[in-house]
Amino acid sequence: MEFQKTPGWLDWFAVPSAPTFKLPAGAVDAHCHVFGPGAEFPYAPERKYTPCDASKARLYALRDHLGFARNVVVQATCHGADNRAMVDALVHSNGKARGVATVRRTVSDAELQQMHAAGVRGVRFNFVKRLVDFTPKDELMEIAARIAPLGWHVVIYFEAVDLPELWDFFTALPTTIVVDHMGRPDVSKPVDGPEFELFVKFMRDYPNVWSKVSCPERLSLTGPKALNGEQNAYRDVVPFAKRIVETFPDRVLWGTDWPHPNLKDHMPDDGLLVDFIPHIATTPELQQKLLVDNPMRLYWPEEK
Ligand SMILES: O=C(O)c1cc(C(=O)O)oc(=O)c1
Repeated sequence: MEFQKTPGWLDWFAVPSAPTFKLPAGAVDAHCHVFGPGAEFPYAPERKYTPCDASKARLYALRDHLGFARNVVVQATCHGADNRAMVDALVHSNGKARGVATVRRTVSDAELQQMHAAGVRGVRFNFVKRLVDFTPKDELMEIAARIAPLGWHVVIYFEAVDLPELWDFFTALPTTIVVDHMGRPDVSKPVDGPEFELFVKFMRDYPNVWSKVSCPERLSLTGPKALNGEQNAYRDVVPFAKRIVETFPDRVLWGTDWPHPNLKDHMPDDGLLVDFIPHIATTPELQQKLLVDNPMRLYWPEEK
């Protein structure tokens, strides 16, 4: 099948630099995606965007280039609840990738078991309106109850303004919860203002809540962009991510978000994105937890 990319689509950065920051041994890129290829794994009819292809081979080449040891491949919304591309990436990773799926309530127990065997360890619930149609909360709660006995967790993606209305649902979930991209704070607001304080309270009051401190390239309003050797990219995001890393050092994850779906302004150099990490995790101890110990505990607990 032939797919036409969404107009204005930005493809991933073809020649990422080698990072200056040396990742600790065993570092995990805990948030990245594969797209298709569409000819092999068609994009879902209900998708809100049509991406460029971004294959598992490209993802694993980037892993090696940047110095990561492993990946967590998160189901992208352009594939809906058809997890074949993501699962195919896992089963061809030599055990170096685990995954997060999207499922409907119609998923069978046998399908969940097959995904578990392939390396899936979580499901993703998405509340970002430009990415997905609404799924009723009772369906999501039913799914959460079904995946909990497998030891899986729930990944949630939402925007900061929506946290108050989603609070009761999130805090009723029976599993570990992992928030994508810090719940998308508006970084033009103060880091100690009411909106981000609510997110900090969410993590403080609920010890089962983790956060990915990823996607400065999405959240930044002032840049500078991670391009052309820039070592001080996305400065306005640093106070937010640094606060979460330092307050909850044992419940944070980091990922590239490659191939960076839906960026409109620029496509970052992934090597320079890695160079952002020591600005938010400023000591070797914090870096070890963020990049190795925490993702290993969540995704490869049998190896700890
Ligand atoms: O902000 C986004 O556009 C975005 C989209 C997706 C997806 O389509 O799955 O995943 C992400 O992590 C971020």
